[in-house]
Amino acid sequence: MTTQSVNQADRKLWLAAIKPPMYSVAIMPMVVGSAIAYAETGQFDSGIFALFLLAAVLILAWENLSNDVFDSETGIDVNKAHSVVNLTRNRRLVFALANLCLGLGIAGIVAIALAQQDPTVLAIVLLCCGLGYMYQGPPFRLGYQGLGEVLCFFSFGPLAMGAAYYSQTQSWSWGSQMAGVMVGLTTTLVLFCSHFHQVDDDIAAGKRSPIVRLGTKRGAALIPWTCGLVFAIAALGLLLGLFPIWTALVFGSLLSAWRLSRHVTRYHDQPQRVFNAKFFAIGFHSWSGVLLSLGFWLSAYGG
Ligand SMILES: C/C(=C\COP(=O)(O)OP(=O)(O)O)CCC[C@H](C)CCC[C@H](C)CCCC(C)C
Ligand SMILES: O=C(O)C1=CC(=O)c2ccccc2C1=O
Repeated sequence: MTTQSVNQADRKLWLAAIKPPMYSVAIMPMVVGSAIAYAETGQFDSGIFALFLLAAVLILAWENLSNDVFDSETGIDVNKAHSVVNLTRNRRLVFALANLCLGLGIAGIVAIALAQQDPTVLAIVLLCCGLGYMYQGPPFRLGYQGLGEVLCFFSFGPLAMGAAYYSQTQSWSWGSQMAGVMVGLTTTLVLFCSHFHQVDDDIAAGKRSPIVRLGTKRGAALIPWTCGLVFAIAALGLLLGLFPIWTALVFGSLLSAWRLSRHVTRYHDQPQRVFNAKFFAIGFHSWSGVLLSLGFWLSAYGG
């Protein structure tokens, strides 16, 4: 191998370890929640929005770095070349970096709480961090029991969306909670799809992921139904008048839902082909989130 191709391989591994596309799961509740706040109340504070966005990204960086640290203790990541711990061979450094990200992220949320003289957003974000810790940290490691999807749904769905909406309005709304259920489901699909290619390593490490429990075929069959549920909630929101008509734009993400369902249905039992299923799920998550936000923003201008 030439030095150039070694550098390229290293770059690829580092990109896979840092997982830039994954950060859309932290950004989306902020974008959708703030768009709904603006559409429903006309309020939008760009400073709070930017600070919350940065804090959410830092908190997700903590979650991912500490995931590599905790997984290095159970042995589940022995074959994962793109684990940051395996790449650096320095678990303490990665753990310190993770905690620095968490500290900075929480500091951002404390700044929001102080500016608003209201601890509500801080309390919700701390709860999300607690759920994030329980997913992977000792003694809980609830992800190993197949409970990660439940934690993921609440953290990135109703809780994160509630916090984002509240940070802009200091109030709650049914519309934002309904959208929170949609974003929670699409984010949970990302986590669910990340397990298909890891069944052997998960079984060896004693991790009973939903795919280990259900099998890849039954797991794959759930995906179109979950996508369908997301669109059914959108239709209900429109029917109930909680979502303005422009939010029908979200049906433009049907194509990405279809591509995700087709990919996993075809390749569920072929690890070397299904390994990228979570990026198909990120596609659906991003398209549905962006189109839903656009619908809310447009409704604020177009009525
Ligand atoms: C780290 C996560 C998944 C990776 O899991 P796994 O170990 O299977 O992956 P590898 O194969 O790559 O090792 C995500 C876990 C999500 C968790 C259940 C909930 C996290 C909550 C966040 C910390 C909260 C963010 C709040 C913010 C948006 C306000
Ligand atoms: O690395 C992963 O597989 C994931 C990382 C991550 O931060 C995340 C967040 C929310 C849902 C799923 C996932 C992952 O799958």
